[in-house]
Amino acid sequence: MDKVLIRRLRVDTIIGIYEWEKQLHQSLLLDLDMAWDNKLAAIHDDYQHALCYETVSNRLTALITEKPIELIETVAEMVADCVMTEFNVPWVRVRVMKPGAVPHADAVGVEIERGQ
Ligand SMILES: Nc1nc2c(c(=O)[nH]1)N=C([C@H](O)[C@@H](O)CO)CN2
Repeated sequence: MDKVLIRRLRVDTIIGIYEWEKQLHQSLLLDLDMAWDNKLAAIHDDYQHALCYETVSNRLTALITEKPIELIETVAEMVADCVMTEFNVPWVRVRVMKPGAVPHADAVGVEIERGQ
């Protein structure tokens, strides 16, 4: 299966369950694996057939920063739903990491797969 990848997309937003977390921005790091047939774009060397990782990254940043969110699980579901419905991606793996959330852990996070 072909894929388009996004690695360590940093999104600074209001995220968390505690009151203090609602007063500041924290970083999330996103990894996406998006199923996409890359052959057409490659054969024709044509951007029109490509899934644009730049457009997806910009859209996801806007989506996640729209309003405060409590759980990184919610972020993961929003991201998966967005890429499937708005970009016609049939299958996606989304990992959302929250660096610095737990002392002595580099990061904590969740990972989901949606679609087929
Ligand atoms: N499974 C989750 N556990 C926790 C989350 C979360 O989003 N998903 N969030 C928090 C707090 O916001 C934490 O990040 C503060 O350090 C705790 N557990």
